[in-house]
Amino acid sequence: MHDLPPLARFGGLVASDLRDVTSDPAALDSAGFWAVTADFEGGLVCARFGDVRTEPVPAPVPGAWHGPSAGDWTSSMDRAAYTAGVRRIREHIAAGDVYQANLCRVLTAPLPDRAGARADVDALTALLARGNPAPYAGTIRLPAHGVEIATASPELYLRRDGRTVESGPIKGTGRTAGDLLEKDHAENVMIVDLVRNDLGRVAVAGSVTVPELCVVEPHPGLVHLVSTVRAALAPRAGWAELLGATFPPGSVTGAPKSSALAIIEALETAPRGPYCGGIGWVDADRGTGELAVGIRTFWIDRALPGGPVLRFGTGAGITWGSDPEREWAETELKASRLLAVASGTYRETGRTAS
Ligand SMILES: C=C(O[C@@H]1C=C(C(=O)O)C=C[C@H]1O)C(=O)O
Repeated sequence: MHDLPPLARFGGLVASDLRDVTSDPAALDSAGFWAVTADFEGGLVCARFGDVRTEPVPAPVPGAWHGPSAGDWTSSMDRAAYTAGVRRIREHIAAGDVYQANLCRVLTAPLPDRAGARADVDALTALLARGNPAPYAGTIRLPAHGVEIATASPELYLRRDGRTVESGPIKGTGRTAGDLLEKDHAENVMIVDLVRNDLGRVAVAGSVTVPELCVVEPHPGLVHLVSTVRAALAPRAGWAELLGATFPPGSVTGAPKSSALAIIEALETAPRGPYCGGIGWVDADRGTGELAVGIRTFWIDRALPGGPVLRFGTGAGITWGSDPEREWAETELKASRLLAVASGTYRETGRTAS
């Protein structure tokens, strides 16, 4: 609903009282508390809020969120198109163009009549907080700026504390730890190398370290391999340089990044938007900030003549060792529980009702 007040929520923080909105990343090194969303395609919205409080995510209000029906989701690529894309990426790998590329699809469903006009991503965040808790969960609600996002991201893109910067690339997904193959470790290490290189471009020489490599982390309904890359930011570098050196995040592009981006552009049929971008907050007064990789993320698009839609992206890292059907199944696994929460068919029993 367009008259819902601007709001941002990140874990236990809630921000209100919108002051400024800018697309200039240098603002993040000025003053104040900023909510930040960077589209995969490069659009940046930084919103400064005057009031920031610690407040747990409120309990869902029954009836506050009317999601799409479970059967109404359509995918930008169906199974045949997706598996063909995986085969095409393997050809690129054989040709030496790339050694990993992340292939993604965007799911879309109309928001129900009337309820769509009133849809509030913060009400969805309340459901996600119960149905799919995530370390980088958040809401950014700025309808007048075309930003209505609810994320349940498990993945750290950038954390900054003064001059220390960290990234937490995820690569390797299974239902259980027993599903993880050697291939998942290889995938993770490729991306860790890429992130080391990206951070190295704006880091004090020799300061880039990997304190954790391929740690198995449980998340709702699945496990991931997670690594940590840490660096000391060079004295000349701020948020603008950091984003310039590292965006889009390596885990959702591939390696080498420039070749992976060209392949993604050729194969994917829908813009990723906030999905696979960066979503989070920056406290410019304290020199701190935390941006998630915008995966496991819903957003409302009101720009279509047919009425508002809810979108959600899902994808997987493709390497030479990829089996097309397995990669499709991985994208289904990443989406199923979250779609059930958004459609109201997820029950606390851990099962979906349909
Ligand atoms: C693209 C997604 O996930 C990315 C791909 C992963 C993988 O291939 O294992 C894991 C986490 C993300 O970096 C997604 O969740 O949509």
